Amino acid sequence: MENELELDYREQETLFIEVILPLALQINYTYRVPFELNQQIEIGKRVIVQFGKNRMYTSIIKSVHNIAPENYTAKYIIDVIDAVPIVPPIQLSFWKWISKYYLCTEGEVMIAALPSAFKLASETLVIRHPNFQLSDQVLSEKEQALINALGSDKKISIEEVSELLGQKSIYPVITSLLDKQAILLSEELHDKYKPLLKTYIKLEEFFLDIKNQEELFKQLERAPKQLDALLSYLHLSKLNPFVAKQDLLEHSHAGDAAISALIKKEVFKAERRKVSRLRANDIEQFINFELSDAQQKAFDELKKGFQKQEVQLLFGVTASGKTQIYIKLIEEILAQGKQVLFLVPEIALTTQIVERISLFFGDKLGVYHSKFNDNERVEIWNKVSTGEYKIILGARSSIFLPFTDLGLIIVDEEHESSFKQYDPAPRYQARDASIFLASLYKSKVLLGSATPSLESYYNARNGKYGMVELLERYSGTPLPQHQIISLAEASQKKMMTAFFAQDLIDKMREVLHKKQQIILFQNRRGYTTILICGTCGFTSKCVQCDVSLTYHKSTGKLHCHYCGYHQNTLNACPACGSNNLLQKGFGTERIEEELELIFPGITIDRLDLDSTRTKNSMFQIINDFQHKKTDVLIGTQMVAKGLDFDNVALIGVINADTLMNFPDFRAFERSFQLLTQVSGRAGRRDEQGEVIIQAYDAKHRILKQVVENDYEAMYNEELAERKAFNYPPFSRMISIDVKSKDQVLLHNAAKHFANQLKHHLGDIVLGPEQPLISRIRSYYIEQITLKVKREISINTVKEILMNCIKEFQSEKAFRAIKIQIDVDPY
Ligand SMILES: Nc1ncnc2c1ncn2[C@@H]1O[C@H](COP(=O)(O)OP(=O)(O)OP(=O)(O)O)[C@@H](O)[C@H]1O
Ligand SMILES: [Zn+2]
Repeated sequence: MENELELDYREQETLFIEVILPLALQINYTYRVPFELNQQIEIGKRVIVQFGKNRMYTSIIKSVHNIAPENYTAKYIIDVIDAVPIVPPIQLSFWKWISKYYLCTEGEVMIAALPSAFKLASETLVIRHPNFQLSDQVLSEKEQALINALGSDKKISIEEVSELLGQKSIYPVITSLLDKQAILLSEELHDKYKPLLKTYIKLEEFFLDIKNQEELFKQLERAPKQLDALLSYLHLSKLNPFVAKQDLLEHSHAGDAAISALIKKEVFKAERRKVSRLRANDIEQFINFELSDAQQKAFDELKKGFQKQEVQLLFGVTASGKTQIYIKLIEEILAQGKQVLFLVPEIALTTQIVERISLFFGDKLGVYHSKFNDNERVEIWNKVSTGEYKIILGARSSIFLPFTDLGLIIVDEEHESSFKQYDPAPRYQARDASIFLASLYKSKVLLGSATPSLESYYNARNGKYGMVELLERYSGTPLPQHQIISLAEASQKKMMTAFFAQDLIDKMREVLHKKQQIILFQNRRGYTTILICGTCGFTSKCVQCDVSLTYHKSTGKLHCHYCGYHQNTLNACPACGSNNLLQKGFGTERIEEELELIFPGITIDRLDLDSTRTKNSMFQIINDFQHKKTDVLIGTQMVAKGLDFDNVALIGVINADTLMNFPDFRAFERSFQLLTQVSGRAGRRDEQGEVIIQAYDAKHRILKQVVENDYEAMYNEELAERKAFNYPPFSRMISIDVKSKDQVLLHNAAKHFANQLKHHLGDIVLGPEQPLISRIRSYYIEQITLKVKREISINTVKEILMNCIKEFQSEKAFRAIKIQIDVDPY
């Protein structure tokens, strides 16, 4: 530990503290502590400091010492906010590691790690909480003054508040008012996410008694609608005593008024509850389950493995029941009194897995989601830190929570690319970082997937991780059968209707006839991909990015998928005036439209970024599909992510070529993973499912490997390629984006910088090159890549890189050039 002093500082001792500010600063600053605050100083607490001319920031105490800084006079801190540290020492070490490994500042890590309420600064705006009643709470004099100053709807910055009240140290007051829910930070006002609540009806206890029920029937003889409501309730409540009011209305002729009357008479009780997708008998199955023999064997092997190695890979085919194994493991860790972090891809958080885990563990479980508002995030933070929450289920940023005693980290769907944060810094990979985090807490890591990332499998093969395989589905049903359809052949034989080969249409008809469900996968959203002029070849591009615009029928506009820019669609080519505009490529929206023409009357839903933009719509779409209100679900890769439906008989992949042709060294690995995962949504219960993949390149080896479910073959061929071209895991990559709005300046700067790097690092430096998309949000981009062989010390390379950047940025001509580093950029 850097802190060599005793905790109990003497009152007259001269203390200095090094703090982390929520800014991208290259160094940490040192402040002096006024004597009267000496006793309150502790690493991990927040203090208020002045930085720059007049700005105040909340910062975190990183270390305490007696040495004055050499080249500046330390300012005094203004106040200490916390009574106890909010960031534990282990997390501070973790921040430091992240900043070193991913080449960013500790301030940037702090910004990613802490909820906004912990990062108050002069410019933070506060507002009175709309629900706050003065009579609710006892307020101190200062608090009262602040509330008065805020009035009913004024937004005031913290700086203005402190001017108003004529005192510098306003932060403790703000913090206390936040705790009392008397004020809000104004950014929270656009309330981000609320669980969907629905009204449920339940019979009052008294009428569960048959005698009382008979009496009630008599009473209701003259109120036929109420009687109808009651009878329908009794029928519907066989599965679950809570019946959704909506269902009751749909299944009876009672109407709203009759139900209200029964509530008034205290026959029914109405309750607003979180909507559950599960039926009562499913719930039963989730709570009281036993592991199958194969699962039990995997579970035992994992436990044995953990005695030897900290990291274990659970390689279990789709629908093998990995979730059940996680649950049993979590139980054991909780029994040891330790905490568990359960990492899932962002998108999975709104789906079934949360429901299942929370059913099992109840209020020991906290869910941490970027869509939650700040109040909720603070609440979770505090409950993790007191140990009230034993399990945290969350997306990547939950690795920063203040765990007290972490025993196990589970990374579900460990191959998912959403564990990586691409922008802004810290550009970290939560799966990789969690392995370091586990070493700090001396805890275990379980990586789970049906299609492991090449790196993880490589590490398992080389003995760095342990590995346990689970090769059968829980239901015992074999994995789905695949059929590949050559689009080239089908078009030649004129066996296509719109985007569908005749075989796929026939199969769909058969499945629909049997009242089973279908998922169609197309990895592009929108209507057409691009609009191209058939006369001069013009395509319309985004004004800020080097990207073609996508036509969306729902808005009637052309959209940029990178920056959100949109414009009206074109009737004529702006370059040559021709009306001969052609549509090239196609997205989910277009497929939906064509499918409606082929199968009129069926119910179709779409699961993609566009259809799930509004609150809770994703929940609704998945819910409807699960309850068989939808026949066909069309989606982008969202449909591949861990969803568990029981009636899906057929998966159709509309066009596999776009996946495999993606210009990236991981394209084949990703295609294999995505196609296997999508396929895995079929036939998860009693009946074997079927998968039809349409592709022009129908003989592609990846398709063959998907069909044969041959991960091993994919792995061996990919690994050989990676070795031949020196890609990870045989090398480490660092990618450096050089950016400017001035294209000519950028070009010179990037060349200059690359030469400078080559001078120090030689031929591990590649580029500069134009990336696939060479302009985003008006910034031109050139890319330099470092490919560092495993034998070379990556730390030395990083050090040299940082020195080169310093040197480069000290040159006047290049001041305005932005440099962005991404370590392990995949
Ligand atoms: N031991 C068990 N008892 C009862 N039901 C089980 C058991 N194991 C698995 N199941 C059920 O089998 C289905 C598949 O399990 P689960 O969703 O955990 O698979 P998975 O391995 O996570 O698959 P994927 O990788 O495709 O997401 C689920 O509906 C689950 O409830
Ligand atoms: Zn754009």
